[in-house]
Amino acid sequence: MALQIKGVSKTFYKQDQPFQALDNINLIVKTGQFVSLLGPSGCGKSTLLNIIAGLEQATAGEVVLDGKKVEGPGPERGVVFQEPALMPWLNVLENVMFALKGRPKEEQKKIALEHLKLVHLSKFIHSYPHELSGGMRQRVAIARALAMNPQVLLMDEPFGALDEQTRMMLHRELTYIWMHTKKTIVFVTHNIREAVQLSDRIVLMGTRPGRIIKEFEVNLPRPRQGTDPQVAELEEQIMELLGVEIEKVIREEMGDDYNSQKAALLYGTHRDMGSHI
Ligand SMILES: Nc1ncnc2c1ncn2[C@@H]1O[C@H](COP(=O)(O)OP(=O)(O)OP(=O)(O)O)[C@@H](O)[C@H]1O
Repeated sequence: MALQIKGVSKTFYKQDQPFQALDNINLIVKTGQFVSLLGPSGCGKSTLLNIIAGLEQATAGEVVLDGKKVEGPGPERGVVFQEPALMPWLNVLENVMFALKGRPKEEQKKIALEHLKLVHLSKFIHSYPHELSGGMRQRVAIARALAMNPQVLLMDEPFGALDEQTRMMLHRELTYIWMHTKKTIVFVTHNIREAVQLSDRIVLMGTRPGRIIKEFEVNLPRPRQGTDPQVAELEEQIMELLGVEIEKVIREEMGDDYNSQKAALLYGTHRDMGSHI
């Protein structure tokens, strides 16, 4: 069984004008697979993730999980966003227990403690969100999503707001969690390195309209190092393919000021396509 995205399209209306954010997306994510949706700003990654989460409705097509059509949000699909959205008046343990409301208190506590151990936060269960670093807060959000035992974990740029060191540490942590829990993960990112470090499979998306350009299987051993020539080669391949899409976005945003030499200086040397370009 699997997560199936069948012919999904999405049209938004901007100032009464139709705008096609997604065009006929077809994708099958196998159970236990780690799949990244990678692409430049505005290619519809978040829209697709929200449709899978049931937070947004497709204009055409459908999402089917283990044979059941997605009609709205559900506990079998846990979501982690860029902002962890913890409740500031609850401590770490209570934040995770809150997600399990309705079950006996002892059971809530047992499950919450198990998952906080998984994200290595056992020592901080009595801390409040403001006492934690950004990376720790995001680990609480991951523990909270996993505590509900979803079949699929949907992650929308969960490490996008964190510094590079913390992000790298959380890559290792997420790889460990994924290997340990064997969850299916759909992970949105615009960072090529992040996608290559984490995924079994990378789905490259392009803009205008949002669509799948190409897929890559990543059969490299974990943990992956940026210095590994195979990792670097794959990053390079992806960068080349996406160059055209990135130029398209820059050209649209800069209009007549666009100059490809200047753009190469500004955007050509790193692997993060930035949320703001
Ligand atoms: N509710 C909405 N109403 C109108 N347009 C929308 C809405 N949500 C998204 N869009 C548009 O759809 C397009 C895709 O947006 P989306 O946020 O899915 O892209 P993305 O690839 O996740 O980008 P980013 O990396 O910048 O978050 C954008 O042009 C966006 O402006």
